[in-house]
Amino acid sequence: MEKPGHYLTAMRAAAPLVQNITNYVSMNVMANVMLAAGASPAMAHAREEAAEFAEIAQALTINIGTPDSDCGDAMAAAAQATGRLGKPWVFDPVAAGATRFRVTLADKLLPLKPTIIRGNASEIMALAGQSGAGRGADAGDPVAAAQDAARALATQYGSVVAVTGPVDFVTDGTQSYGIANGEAIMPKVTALGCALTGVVAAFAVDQPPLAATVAALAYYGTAGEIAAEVCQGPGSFQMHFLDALYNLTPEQLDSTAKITAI
Ligand SMILES: Nc1ncnc2c1ncn2[C@@H]1O[C@H](COP(=O)(O)OP(=O)(O)O)[C@@H](O)[C@H]1O
Ligand SMILES: Cc1ncsc1CCOP(=O)(O)O
Ligand SMILES: [Mg+2]
Repeated sequence: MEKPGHYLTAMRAAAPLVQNITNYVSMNVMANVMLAAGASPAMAHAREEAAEFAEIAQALTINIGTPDSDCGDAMAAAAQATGRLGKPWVFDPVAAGATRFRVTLADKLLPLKPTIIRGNASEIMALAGQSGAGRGADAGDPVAAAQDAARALATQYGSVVAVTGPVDFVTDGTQSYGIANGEAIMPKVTALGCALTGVVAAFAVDQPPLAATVAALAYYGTAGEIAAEVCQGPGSFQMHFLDALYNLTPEQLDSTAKITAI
């Protein structure tokens, strides 16, 4: 695995077009975050065009935060097209397990083998069939409680699984890493997890998924640390966070990243 700055440089050089089928809460936040990072986001979720759009995008994210039946069909079609073309797709299982509809939807998408799954601890536990203390989109469980679930999902679906929280955990079922970057204020701004999923997808274009995910998390957490130093609360954090994502250099990232093999 190269240092994280290597993957940030590669992502910015590629400025990849990433298709996002995401929830209505996240659309604007996610697009702004991805643009600040250096990617090119496009929200395209209509059943009539999702699979066709997947042919031109370099990566795809699928997020079940505000699902409906039409959107579920679009998600499956786009994931199939992306997988068939050998491009990466990232699954964000927002509030997985909260309702029967979300369980059914996740059961339909997981066999399509996401390249990467990124969620909080409660969501990853729910995907693996474990009951946790999640409250809707918010985590109620510590990252450590989801490590076994993450390894099991990674092995079952051939995915890299990222569990985010105070110290992120990333595994491909064999190798695992902890990333200790980030700030406690980050979950106080809605959709920063969803937006991270988009950044992970951008990093994964033409790169090994495990290394790309680890680098993306270190980058995101570092930007959070820089923004938290100068913000007054969640509102100004969001503004400073966009600036930090935009201004962070690969050299800075290499010196701030707190990545540990587990
Ligand atoms: N308590 C915390 N301390 C530091 N970083 C955190 C904390 N909670 C979440 N983060 C960071 O916030 C980002 C979003 O993760 P998370 O809040 O787990 O996602 P979600 O919004 O999907 O629940 C990640 O970069 C994660 O590392
Ligand atoms: C609040 C909310 N409700 C449905 S989706 C959503 C956004 C969740 O965003 P995140 O998982 O990044 O906190
Ligand atoms: Mg989330």
